[in-house]
Amino acid sequence: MALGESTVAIRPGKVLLVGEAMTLFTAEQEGDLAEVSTFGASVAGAELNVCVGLSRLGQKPVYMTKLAHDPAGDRIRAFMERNGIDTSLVSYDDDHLTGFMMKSKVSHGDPKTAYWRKNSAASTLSPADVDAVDFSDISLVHLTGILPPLSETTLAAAKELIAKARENGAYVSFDPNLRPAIWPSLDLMRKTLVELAAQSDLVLPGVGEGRELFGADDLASTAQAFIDNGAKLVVVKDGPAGAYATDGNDSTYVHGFVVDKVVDTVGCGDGFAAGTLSALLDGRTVDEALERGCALGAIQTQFVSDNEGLPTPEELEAFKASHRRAE
Ligand SMILES: O=C(O)C(=O)C[C@H](O)[C@H](O)CO
Repeated sequence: MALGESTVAIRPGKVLLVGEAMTLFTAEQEGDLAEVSTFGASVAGAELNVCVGLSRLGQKPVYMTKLAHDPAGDRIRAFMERNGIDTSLVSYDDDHLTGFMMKSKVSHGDPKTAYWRKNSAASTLSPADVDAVDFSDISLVHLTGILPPLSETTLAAAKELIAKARENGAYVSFDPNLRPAIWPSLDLMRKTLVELAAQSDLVLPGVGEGRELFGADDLASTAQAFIDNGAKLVVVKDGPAGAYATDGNDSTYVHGFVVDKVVDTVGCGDGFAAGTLSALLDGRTVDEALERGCALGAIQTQFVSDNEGLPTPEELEAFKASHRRAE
């Protein structure tokens, strides 16, 4: 069967994501973050963004993180509850603070971000937290490249998470999500992410990540590099144009959706991951998964927040019906 028409076998069960959530202050005027005078507050975090997308489309993802009992942590907790995300693996460490970040407002290009997350409560996540999880009813674990560089213990926790997921037969999906600014060195970033990608069933890179990690320079060579490294299925994001997937034998390309104006690009990759994973979990074909990924990525460009615009099934259908496809 052609790859685009095939489905991916994921056993029934819970979807687990682990990461750091932060309160996000988004500038309401363009310009230097040090000079802007008003900010809107929301909640960010790559894995949490994916949880929101999955939840809006009918899953009840479990999100493991650590917070502190402070206003940033309270905001995140309330946000999770409001968004139907399972909070049973949220724990507290009041010797640390909950992280936060700022994001600039731009009329074109990617916004600038600044982080206050060093020594945050989430950076104390450790392998012991992962070991406390019962993996027997977990169907899918989704990890990004943001958890490992937060601290030495989160690096070990990320490795433990993949090891435990594999040992227990859960499907592992991985988004490299490069954050060079928070890694101790680029060499460690490359080595770690290549190692984590090697143990993942599905990897969701962009071409830039293929270049950084393997020196690849286009969709096919990026995908092939991740396949040669050990992944079973690779989906490479091609920006607004669409997405390419291969299992090493066969490949498929799905065109994206055209939007009139991009408001904010942050969170698009997480939207893409949420759309792709939710379709695979629903038993949809690889082509349908890529299409849903592209739709959520495009929808996410229409919102300032990193996750507020993620659609319900009805909103997704309305978006698809009213937007033409890239060619
Ligand atoms: O930038 C980060 O580290 C975040 O996790 C915050 C954002 O929500 C994330 O970048 C979006 O992918």
